[in-house]
Amino acid sequence: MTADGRKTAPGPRGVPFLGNLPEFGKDPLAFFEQLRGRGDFVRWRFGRTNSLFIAHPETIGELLTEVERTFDQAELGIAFRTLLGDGVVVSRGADWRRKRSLVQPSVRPRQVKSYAATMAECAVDLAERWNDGQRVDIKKEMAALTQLIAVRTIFGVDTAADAEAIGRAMDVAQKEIGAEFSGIGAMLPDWVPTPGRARVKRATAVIDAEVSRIVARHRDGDSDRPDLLSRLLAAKDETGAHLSDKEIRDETVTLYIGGHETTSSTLVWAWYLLSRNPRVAEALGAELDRVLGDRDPGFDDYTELAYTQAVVKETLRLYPTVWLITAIAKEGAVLGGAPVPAGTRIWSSQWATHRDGRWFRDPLEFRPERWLTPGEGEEAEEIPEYAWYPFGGGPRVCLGTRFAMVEAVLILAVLARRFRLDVTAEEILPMPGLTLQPDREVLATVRDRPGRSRG
Ligand code: HEM
Repeated sequence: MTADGRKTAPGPRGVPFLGNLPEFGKDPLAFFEQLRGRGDFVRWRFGRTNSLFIAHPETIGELLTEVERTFDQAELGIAFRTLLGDGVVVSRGADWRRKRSLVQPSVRPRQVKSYAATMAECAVDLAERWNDGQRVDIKKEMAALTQLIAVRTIFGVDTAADAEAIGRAMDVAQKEIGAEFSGIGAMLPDWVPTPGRARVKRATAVIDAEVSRIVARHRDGDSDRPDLLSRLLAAKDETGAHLSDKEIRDETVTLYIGGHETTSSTLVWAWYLLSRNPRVAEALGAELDRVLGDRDPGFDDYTELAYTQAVVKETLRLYPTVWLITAIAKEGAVLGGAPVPAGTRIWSSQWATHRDGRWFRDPLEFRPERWLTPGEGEEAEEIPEYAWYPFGGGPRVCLGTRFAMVEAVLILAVLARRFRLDVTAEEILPMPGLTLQPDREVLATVRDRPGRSRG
């Protein structure tokens, strides 16, 4: 117990030098669940770093709203920084504020509306290629679909060759970043050359060349194109200055990396959960039939698709693709009414808090209804603020929240209106890397929904 009454529980006993790192490294999700079982504030050691795990929504809210003031975001690894340059995710302080305010207008709801048509079109193209009885690898299909949408909405490229060149290089870089994030690479000093870091450098060089070609084409041509890059080219800071070519490159790559795998993994988990919960799949189909009838959805249907939105929210609760947020305490940091020594690393995990029975009734059940206004005679589930925070919160809340929600809802609406996907595997486990990914390919059989074989 601290002087101010905050109860801090001791974590599991660690080993010399490494602290609790071996248990954390072996299974971080189970480790955080174990810490949550010990209390809302738990001390542990990440190597030599004194760490504090927090599990209570109120404290998570305090942390998120204080980032950029009494807490600093933890530094991202070298592979990340090589690829993202000085983009908004990597920067801090005044530099971060400037960048965030320059990028934000390009992902406002009004702009997302203009990307929605591309999202739906790409999903319809995929639907046209699927047939009853076909076997598909959902992980591959969703990754290819969200990649195409990202390349088109961010860079505005229409040719398959351009989309493929960028996509391939991004895939290589993203894989290495994920490997470094979850592996021993995270512990190595920046100057240590590893084969993975060399691969990131090579992929980054390809991306740089592609992006600079695309930027030059945009500068020469029509400035009124409906893509994110055009909006960034038009953006001005408070002094009237435009973003430099290097800044444009860093922000477009950041938006791509921030948005691609997070959204595609969310969709894979949604299909997996729908396949295991036929009652929910049926309720989803019923909403799509009622709202859309025989047509494909557009942006204007988003608000009406309340159950589809709830399916996405509930998927993000059980499988939060960003599963960990960590920050470092600065002088004057306070959590739960008690001071936190400067340098302490704070850890919170969406995985642990989203599955806490104190905030969610039957926490392991996939029940989208918990997000809807209850019907007659049903009791509303009171979900505290920050008990669900898949997009973070506070000043650094995800810039792509609206983009991601609209994209996931439209893709599900296009595909689930026509098909059911029967996932073959009994149980698929989450693998925590940069995002929470299924631990293997997710094979499924496509089944036409009765009476809905073609749109
Ligand atoms: C389901 C999909 C997504 C999830 C779960 C997600 C989650 C998050 C989270 C948790 C953060 C805050 C991280 C922190 O505080 O440490 C974040 C930041 C960010 N996200 Fe997303 N995101 C998603 C989709 C997107 C999309 C589609 C875009 C771009 C179009 C995007 C762009 C960003 C950017 C630029 C930031 C950094 C904001 C800043 O540092 O000020 N995200 N995201």
